[in-house]
Amino acid sequence: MAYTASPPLLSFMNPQLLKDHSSFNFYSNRLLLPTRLVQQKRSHSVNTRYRIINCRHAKVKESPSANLAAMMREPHKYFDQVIITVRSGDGGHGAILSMPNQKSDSKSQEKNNQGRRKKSLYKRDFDGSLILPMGGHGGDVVIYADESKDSLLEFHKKSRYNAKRGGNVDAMGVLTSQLHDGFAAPTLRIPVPVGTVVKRKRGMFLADLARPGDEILVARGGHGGISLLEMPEHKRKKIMALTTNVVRDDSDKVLVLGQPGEEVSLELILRVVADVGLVGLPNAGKSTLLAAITLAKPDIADYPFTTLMPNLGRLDGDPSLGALKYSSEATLADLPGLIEGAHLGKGLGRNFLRHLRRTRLLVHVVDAAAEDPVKDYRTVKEELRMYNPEYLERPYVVVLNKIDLPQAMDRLSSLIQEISKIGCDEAPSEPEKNSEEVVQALSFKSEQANKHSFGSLNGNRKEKEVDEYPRPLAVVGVSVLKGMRIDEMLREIKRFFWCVD
Ligand SMILES: Nc1nc2c(ncn2[C@@H]2O[C@H](COP(=O)(O)OP(=O)(O)OP(=O)(O)O)[C@@H](O)[C@H]2O)c(=O)[nH]1
Repeated sequence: MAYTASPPLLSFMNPQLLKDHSSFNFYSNRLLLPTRLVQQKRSHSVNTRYRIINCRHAKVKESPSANLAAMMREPHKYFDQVIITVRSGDGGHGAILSMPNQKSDSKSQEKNNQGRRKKSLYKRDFDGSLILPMGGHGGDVVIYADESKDSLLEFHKKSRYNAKRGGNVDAMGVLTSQLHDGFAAPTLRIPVPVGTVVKRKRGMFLADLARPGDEILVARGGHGGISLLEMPEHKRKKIMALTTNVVRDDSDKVLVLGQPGEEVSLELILRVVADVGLVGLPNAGKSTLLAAITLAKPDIADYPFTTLMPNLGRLDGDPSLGALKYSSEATLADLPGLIEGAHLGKGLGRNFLRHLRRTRLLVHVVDAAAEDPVKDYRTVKEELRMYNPEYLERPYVVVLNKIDLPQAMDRLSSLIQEISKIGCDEAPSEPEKNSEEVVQALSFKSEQANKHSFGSLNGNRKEKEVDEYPRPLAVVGVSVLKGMRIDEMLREIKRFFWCVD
C-alpha cells in the first residue's frame, strides 16, 4: 500500500523529515505532520503541534496476471468468495419531433369525425392522443443459481459486468408513422453456483440462491426517455398535463434523455449446498469415503490436504423403500481436512467450515489406525466448536475408518465404546430442526462474531465443553478402501434421512 498526500503540500518537505515525523492514520486517511514541517511558524508554541492533511491512499495495484497466478496456486482461498461490480444499462433517449403535416392530419381527423373512416397516420391511444415513441429500457442485471457452476473462481478473472443500454428513438426531426420505440436491452444474466449468497459490498444481505434457478435482480436498467412534440411551450404544457404516462424526474422535469443505469458492488459468498458434511483430520479417508459411496471422483492421495475445495457427491435413496424414497437423494460434501489450530489459520484454516452451514448431518471420519484416534476426534470437535458451536448440536455419525489395518481392527471395540461415551444425551436444540432459515440466521450471526474474534462465542451463549454436546447417533468401524462394513455405515446415514430401520 502506498500513500500519497497532495503534492503541493509535500513537495517542499525534506523526505527524511517526513518519514521520521509523520504518521499515517489508516482508518481516517489522514497524514499527521508536525506543524513545523509544513512551515507554520508558531513561535509561542512549545509543544510540537500536528497539522492534519487529508490525503488519499492509493493502493498499489497488483497486475491481473499476478492475481491470476495467486489464484491458480491457491484456488481454495478464492473459490468461495469474491467481490464483483455490475452495472445495468442506461435507458435509450427519446426524441424531439415535429409534426410534418399537421394540416392534413387535422383535415383527416375532421373527415373521420364526419364518419368517413380513414386509418390515422400515427399511433394513437384509446382517447385519441398521439403515442410517441420511447427510448428503450436499459438492460437489468440478474444473478441466478446454475447447477453447472461449482465455484466462484471465474469471477476473480472477470469482476465487472455491464448490461447493454437501451436503444434511442431512431430519429430526430419529423414524426412519422414508422417511428418505433428504441429497443429494450436484454437482461444480463450472470450464473453462479447453487448456494451462493449475494450481499451488498457493505454487508446488506440480498439473497441466498440455494436452489437451482433461484435468481435476484441486482441492478435495474434505466428507463427510456420519452419523445416530445415540437410545439409552442404553452400548448405542450397543456398536453403534458393531460398525459399521465410521461416520465418525469424528481423536480418534475419531463425526461427525454434515458435514465442512467445503476452500478453496484456485490459480495458473492458460496455456501455449498449439501445434506451431509464429511469432517475429519487430513488423511482420515474422507475423499475415499465419498468416492466409495457416490459417483464423485475426488483427488485421493496419502498426503495431507489433498482436498483443497469441497467435493460433492450424491447418495441415492434405497430401491427397497419404493419409488418416493429411492428417487430422493442426499448430497454429501467432502471438506478439506481440519487440524488443531485451524481456527487460528493453521493448515488450510477454517474458512471452508462455512460449507457445513447447510448440512443436516455430519459424518466424522476418524483414522482408527492413527496413533490416538480419540484425541484426533476430539481435536476436530474442538475446532468445530471454536468455529460455530451450533455445529456440535447437529446430529452426527462417527466413522472409524481403515479397520483393514490390524492396529485399527484390534482396538475397534474399545474405540467404539470410548467415542460413544463422549457427549451427553441432550436432545438437539431448536435450530437443528432443519429449518434452513433459522440455521441461516444463526450462521450469519456467528459469521459476524467469528470475524471479530477467533473462537469467541456468540453474544450471551454459554460456552460449553465438547463433552456437553450430544453423543453421536452411531459409531461404526469401516474400511472404505476395502469396502468393509460400508453397508452398515450407509444404513446409519440413510436412517437419518429416510428413517430406515
Ligand atoms: N488402509 C486404508 N487406507 C485408506 C482407507 N481409506 C483411505 N485410505 C488411504 O488414506 C489416504 C488418505 O485418503 P483420503 O481419502 O485422501 O483422505 P482425506 O481425509 O480426504 O484427506 P485430505 O484430503 O487431506 O483431507 C489415501 O492414501 C487412502 O488410500 C482405508 O479404509 N484403509
